[in-house]
Amino acid sequence: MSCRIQNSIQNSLWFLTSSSSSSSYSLAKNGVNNRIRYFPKRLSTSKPSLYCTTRSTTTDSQNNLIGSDSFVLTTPLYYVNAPPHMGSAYTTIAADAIARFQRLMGKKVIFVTGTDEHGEKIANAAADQGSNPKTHCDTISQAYKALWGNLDIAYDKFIRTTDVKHEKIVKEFYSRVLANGDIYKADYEGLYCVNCEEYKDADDLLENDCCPVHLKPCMARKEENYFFALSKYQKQLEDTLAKNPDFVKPSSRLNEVQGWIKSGLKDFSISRSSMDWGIAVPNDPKQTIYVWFDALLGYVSSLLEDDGNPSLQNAISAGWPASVHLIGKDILRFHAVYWPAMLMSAGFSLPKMVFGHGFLTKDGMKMGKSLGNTIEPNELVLKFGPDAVRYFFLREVEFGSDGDYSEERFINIINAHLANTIGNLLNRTLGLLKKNCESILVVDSTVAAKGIEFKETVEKLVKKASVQYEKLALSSACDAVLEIGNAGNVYINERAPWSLFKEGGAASEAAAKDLVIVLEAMRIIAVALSPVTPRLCEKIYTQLGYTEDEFKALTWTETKWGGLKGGQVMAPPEPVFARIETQLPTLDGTEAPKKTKQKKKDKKLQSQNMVEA
Ligand SMILES: Nc1ncnc2c1ncn2[C@@H]1O[C@H](COP(=O)(O)OP(=O)(O)OP(=O)(O)O)[C@@H](O)[C@H]1O
Repeated sequence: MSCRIQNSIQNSLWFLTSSSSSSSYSLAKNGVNNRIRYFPKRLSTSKPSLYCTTRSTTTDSQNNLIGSDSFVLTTPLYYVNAPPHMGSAYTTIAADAIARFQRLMGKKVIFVTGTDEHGEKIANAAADQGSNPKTHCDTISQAYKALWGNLDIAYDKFIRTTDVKHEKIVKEFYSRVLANGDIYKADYEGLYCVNCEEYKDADDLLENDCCPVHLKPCMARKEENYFFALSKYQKQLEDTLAKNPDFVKPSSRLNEVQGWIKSGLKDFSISRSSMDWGIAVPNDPKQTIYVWFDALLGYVSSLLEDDGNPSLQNAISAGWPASVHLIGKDILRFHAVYWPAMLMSAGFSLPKMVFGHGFLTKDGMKMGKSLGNTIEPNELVLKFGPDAVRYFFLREVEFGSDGDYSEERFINIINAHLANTIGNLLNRTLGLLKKNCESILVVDSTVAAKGIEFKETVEKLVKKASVQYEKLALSSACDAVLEIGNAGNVYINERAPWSLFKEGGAASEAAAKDLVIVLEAMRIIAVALSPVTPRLCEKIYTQLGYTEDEFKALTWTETKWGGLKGGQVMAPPEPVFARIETQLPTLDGTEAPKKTKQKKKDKKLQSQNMVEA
């Protein structure tokens, strides 16, 4: 298994020059071998007076410090135990599409991503690589940034939990929770999964105390730790979820969270005495802060300006609370139970929504770094381009459910939707316009579409797309936009402008209007699909005679019918999306073209284009 991870690291870092030096940190060994059930035993309590300066947090008294035109969206801060894989990319692509949509809606978006760099799992990963944790974190964190570049991820903030400003925020937050009387010292005994960085309930484990996610045995541990009084917030959490069911989405995940809370919340350990790769507990340097208590605060520290004073109040004022935490369902408990309770204790507002999406799976198992059963996203981008990767995963995996990857399906979907339905429609329409109208629109698109039903269809579909984007139903949003392309193909095939042009006179004038109508629909597709496939949409837009700057300045209002004007000159037609040609190796080792159903469909399209020409 470790060999597989090692390979995966090497594969994923082929584009980086990694520098590693030998380890200079220590990891205290734990000699507890017996199977022991979890129980925190209170040794001492500290109850200093509450000094919170903000209002206490309930759903009714949300201390919203930012205006309604703001939208703060976060991905998980990814563990740097290994380079990113398609699962990490999935959440980030989804977040990027949502952020781009909200920007189009005129929101002031802060899109936060980053890396979680402390804890035993990272220290172990660095040691396995013969590296020290800092060097290891620098290398892997850079691999995340490089992948986000390759996937056209336009984040606003990238936080690393080893950043100095983050450490300051964590310590201040810890002191605030301590001052509220919610931290105490106690003995801890339990079974620990290093890969989850979590003590596990023995009842939740597989045979031989194996973690059900990582399939590795948990280790028995006994430590004196600091605890967070989670149980104190049971009622407040129950009330918050009851009053605000949108706090956890989709609703199946809300049920799960309500079930956990109902079964009784136990205080949890928020420090480690056996691990020095972490942030020291204020006033007790022998202990480091538990990696989850530390990492969740990255959502707050990321909001700080680079040159400002790194105080909690400054971070909160810069954008808290988050509008949406986008996460995989594996880390739901941390985000929907621990994190809100921590915020309640510190007196800060809760995020408005935690959305827990499903897993990309391989052979039914969650694809993950620890299991090493991952797909390499850089390779997919290299082979198929960022738009294809973004579109496939957002369109194919219903947001919230699990989904499997198959290359054949990938190629079929991308060729059918992006190359044929959208790319080919644009290309053939511009070809006809060039041949018959010297690439100039004869009339405004509003005039051309008077009394035409197709215009209403487009308007309905674009409205549907915006509703689906708002609901984070990204697959349905893609479908709505694709439907515009399908309707456009039906319209042009029924109208057959290539024949009308041959008739001349009024028929020819009608044909020229038909082209304006279809191109206006293409313009609307370019705006509406731009959150998902930004490069393709920019190409479409520039083919329609606009500049790159005009594309960058677009807002969702430009999905309104009527953008294209008479006299506007279109660029010469050029394919905006190349079909993926698949090659299968033959027995003699040469490559042979693969025949798919899609290929036959494409042949049909080609002959259609010949008729039009
Ligand atoms: N298979 C997956 N499908 C969808 N999202 C995933 C998948 N794997 C990771 N993610 C995303 O990454 C987050 C977890 O980040 P983490 O860095 O722990 O990755 P991981 O690969 O799951 O690590 P590990 O295998 O070591 O547990 C998830 O909550 C989710 O946002």
